[in-house]
Amino acid sequence: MVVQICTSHHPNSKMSEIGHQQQKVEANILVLGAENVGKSALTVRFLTRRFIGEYVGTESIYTHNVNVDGRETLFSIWDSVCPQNPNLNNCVTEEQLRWADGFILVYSICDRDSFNVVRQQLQRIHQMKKRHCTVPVIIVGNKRDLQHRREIPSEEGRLLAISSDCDFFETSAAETYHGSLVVFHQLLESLRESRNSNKKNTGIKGIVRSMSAVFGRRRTE
Ligand SMILES: Nc1nc2c(ncn2[C@@H]2O[C@H](COP(=O)(O)OP(=O)(O)OP(=O)(O)O)[C@@H](O)[C@H]2O)c(=O)[nH]1
Repeated sequence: MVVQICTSHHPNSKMSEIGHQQQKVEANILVLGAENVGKSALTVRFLTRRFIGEYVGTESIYTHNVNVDGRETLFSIWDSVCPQNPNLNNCVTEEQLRWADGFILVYSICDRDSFNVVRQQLQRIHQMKKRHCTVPVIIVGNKRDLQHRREIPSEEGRLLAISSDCDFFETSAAETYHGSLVVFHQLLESLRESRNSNKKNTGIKGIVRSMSAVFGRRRTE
């Protein structure tokens, strides 16, 4: 396993050929969310299987080579830092949006404000990403071990995810490794699906498909 902090951002990643048969999968994943929700804890859990109680609150990009379902996969994970007063214009930067192939939006189940930050970040992602591209997003309610301090019912998180066409998980980075593993692997799976469907929708076939969608719809109006 390679875990390393990069000093520069990766260029836009996609898929690269290794040999004739297998493709190496590359995934740029941006971890977003308010301060103190466990973004670093979740990321470091996935990378090292460990929970380290305190993290330096700096922005980092980690690279992680791992075999997933028999395919070599290079994760680049950008553990972001939320601005002090997040608003729709600064909660996700254009650089981040350009860089990322997929997003993990983390809130703490004990912090209503952090849930509102996730809403804003979600809105910003949907606003900025091109409409014809499907971008995988996972919403994560972290700190599930702190049930007695819960402010966001699971249903509310799930509802936000359903209404935004995202996946949803609740985790406790403090308690288990498995939760973080499932989150990152699910995002990878969604990324593969969205790349396949984006590929199908480009080129001449995509144009024909879009035109028939438009004209088909008109005929029924
Ligand atoms: N009880 C509990 N505490 C957690 C969990 N995840 C993280 N923490 C704690 O929450 C605090 C913040 O965790 P971080 O991972 O630094 O959160 P962050 O979102 O990266 O914070 P910033 O770097 O400030 O943006 C730390 O004290 C962690 O030990 C969890 O699942 N349960």
